[in-house]
Amino acid sequence: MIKKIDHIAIAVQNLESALETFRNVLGCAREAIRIEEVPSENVRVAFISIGETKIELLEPMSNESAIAKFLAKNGDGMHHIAFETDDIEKETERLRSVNINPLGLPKEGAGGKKIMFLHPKETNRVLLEFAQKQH
Ligand SMILES: CC[C@H](C(=O)O)C(=O)SCCNC(=O)CCNC(=O)[C@H](O)C(C)(C)COP(=O)(O)OP(=O)(O)OC[C@H]1O[C@@H](n2cnc3c(N)ncnc32)[C@H](O)[C@@H]1OP(=O)(O)O
Ligand SMILES: [Co+2]
Repeated sequence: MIKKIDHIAIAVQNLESALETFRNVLGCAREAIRIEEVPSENVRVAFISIGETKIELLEPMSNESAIAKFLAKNGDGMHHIAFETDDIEKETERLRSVNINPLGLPKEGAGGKKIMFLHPKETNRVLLEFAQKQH
C-alpha cells in the first residue's frame, strides 16, 4: 500500500550549489541533510528531510547516468516523484494487474531501499518511483 510521498527529486549539475540554494530556501539545519553516492545509479544524492518527506537532489557521477542524459536534454529541474510503499513486490503485482508495467525489477536505491520506476510515457510524462518502506 502506498503510504506517502517519500521524496521529490530534482536533477542538478552541481550538488553543492543546489544544496546551498535549497538550504537557504528551506532554512533547514545541517542535520536535516544526508549525502550519499549510489554507484548502481551513477548518482550522488543529497536528501533534505522536511517533516515526513524529503527533497532528493541528484548529481550524475558519470555520463552513463540516467541523470546525465536528463541534464543534457533538459538542464537542472524536476526529475521524479517517489512514493513510499510498505511492500514493493505487492505494489508491482498490483500495478501489473492494472496494466502498468514497472521498468525492470525492484533494485537497490539510496539508503539500501528497494526501488522501482514506471516509464513516464505510462504516467502523463511524469517519472514515478516506488520506494520500499524500511522497517
Ligand atoms: C539513487 C537512487 C535514487 C533513489 O530515489 O533511491 C533515485 O531516484 S535514482 C534516479 C536515477 N535513476 C532513474 O531515473 C532510473 C529510472 N529512469 C530511467 O530508467 C530512464 O531515465 C527513463 C527510462 C525514464 C528514460 O531513459 P531513456 O534512455 O529512454 O531517455 P530518453 O531521454 O530517451 O527518454 C525517453 C522519454 O522519456 C522522457 N523522460 C526521460 N526522463 C524523464 C523524466 N525524469 N521525467 C519525464 N520524462 C522523462 C524523455 O523526455 C523522452 O520523452 P520523449 O517524449 O520521447 O522525448
Ligand atoms: Co528517487
